[in-house]
Amino acid sequence: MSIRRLWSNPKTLGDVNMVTEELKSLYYRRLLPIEKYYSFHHFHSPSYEDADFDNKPMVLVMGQYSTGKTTFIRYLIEQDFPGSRVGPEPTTDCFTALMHGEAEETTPGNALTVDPKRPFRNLDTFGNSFLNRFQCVQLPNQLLESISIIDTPGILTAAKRRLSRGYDFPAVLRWFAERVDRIILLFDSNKLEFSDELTRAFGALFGFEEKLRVVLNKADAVDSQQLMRVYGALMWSLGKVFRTPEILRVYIGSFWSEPRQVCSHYRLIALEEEDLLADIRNLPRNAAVRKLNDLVKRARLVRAHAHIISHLKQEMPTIFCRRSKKHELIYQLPVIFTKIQQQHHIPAGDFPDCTKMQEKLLGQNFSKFKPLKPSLMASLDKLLSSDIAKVMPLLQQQELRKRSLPSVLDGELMGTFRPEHHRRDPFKEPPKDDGSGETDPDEWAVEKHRPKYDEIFHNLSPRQGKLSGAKVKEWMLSTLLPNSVLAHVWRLSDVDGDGMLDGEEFALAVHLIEAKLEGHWLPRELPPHLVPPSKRQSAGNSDA
Ligand SMILES: Nc1ncnc2c1ncn2[C@@H]1O[C@H](COP(=O)(O)OP(=O)(O)OP(=O)(O)O)[C@@H](O)[C@H]1O
Ligand SMILES: [Ca+2]
Repeated sequence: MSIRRLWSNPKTLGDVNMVTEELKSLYYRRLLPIEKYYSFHHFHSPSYEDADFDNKPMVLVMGQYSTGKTTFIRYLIEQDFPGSRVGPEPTTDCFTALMHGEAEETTPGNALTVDPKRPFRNLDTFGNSFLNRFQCVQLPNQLLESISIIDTPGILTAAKRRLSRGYDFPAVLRWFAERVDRIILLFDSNKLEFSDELTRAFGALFGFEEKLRVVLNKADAVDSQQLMRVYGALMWSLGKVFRTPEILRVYIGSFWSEPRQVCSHYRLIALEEEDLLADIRNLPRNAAVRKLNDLVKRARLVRAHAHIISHLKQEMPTIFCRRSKKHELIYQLPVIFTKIQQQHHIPAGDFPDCTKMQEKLLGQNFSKFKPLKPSLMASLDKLLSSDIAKVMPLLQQQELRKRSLPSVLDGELMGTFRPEHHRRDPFKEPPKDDGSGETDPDEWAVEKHRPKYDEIFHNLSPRQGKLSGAKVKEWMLSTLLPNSVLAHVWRLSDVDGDGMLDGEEFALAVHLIEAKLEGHWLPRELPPHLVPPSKRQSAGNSDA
């Protein structure tokens, strides 16, 4: 049975749903009424909807312009996508949600906000100038079957930015940061800059640091000394911006499917890359925990918010001097925050950003605010103290059960679902020696360059007409292509899955590598015309 079948097994999906259904019901029953009562949505973030709980894990890719965001996504999904442009100047000016779909289809932002099945409904609060810069691209892609990816416009330096974006860019980022499972923040090793807009964008990530993975990209383009220097500078700058810089994980890499440049930290790059891919691979497994965490975080903010609003209400005079009192209260907000924290034993970390709250309060009519409603607050306390605790066993059961499942993306990032191939992958473990099978050439796309390929094959001294996985791997690595691409080539060319390549299979491998180096994307499955003639019967492809 394929890994894909295992994953979509209704029983395992049922477990996932049990936790999400419970979280959903807790949100609608306990939290949403309080959010509405204290106008939480005006101040902080729109309400959650079904789709926010049901959607697949999402990865948000962000960073300065030209740091390689779009290239990174292409590398992950191993294909190009409609509307993606890559280049040295700012190229992406849109938020693009990449999701799985049977047919390729692009949906503009305005249409997305009216689709209840998509998790983007309440993005309409950011206005038309944002919606015109937002789209969803659906693709048949195996990685996208398990996760969705959001490409974002590059963050500009002041010099590059002639026009303002026309929408609240940091607020949009925050909306996504709140809902995604992973935030990948890219930096370019060649030019590390911290622009104003970048620093402001970081503000959007406060409170979500644990979702953040920082990538120092294009690390093969600099020498080790410069890499050290850039790494140090990056850590220092991040430390100034984030309150908890020690939990930030910075990966050094060069995330594209092109050959790497030779450098003394080449091996480090390969290791770091595998770490990050493993992290992304685990997202579906951790999605329920993430949703639970975010719900708790939101509930705590709602509690602080309810106390703030009701306190302001209480302080307002009923008839006279309302205007001046309002301004006085706004001015004193930091003091009020401290007071509430002490009075109600609420940690300071649960409170919103004070300056932002002051700005938001300016436009509000305080006399319309609601007083503290004990029944609502009791319900909220119940949510935080006992309801959430009751979800934990469900979650643990689910975790236990899932541990016996193969990691859903195993091999997916590598381009295949066939576990028997995965096992023999020379990039994972060296295969055993074994030999059988003969060649029978026919009309074949690879045939015309056969002499050149055969020469390489014989120079690698095959045994009984075959090359072992280890030998092929060694040769392949000399192309400097990333391991994930080479693993993909290996799987396509070891047609009979015996962990070795015969002359034909090897020729096919070289052919695929050449195509890759010429800038083509590798096919997911081997098309019939590329199947070596001697393998056609056994593979069930008898057409030429
Ligand atoms: N790992 C890498 N090594 C070297 N060059 C790279 C790497 N990744 C991307 N590039 C190059 O960097 C440039 C910018 O890439 P890309 O357009 O993907 O960046 P981006 O962050 O999406 O940019 P924008 O913010 O403009 O959308 C391109 O010329 C691309 O070929
Ligand atoms: Ca881009």
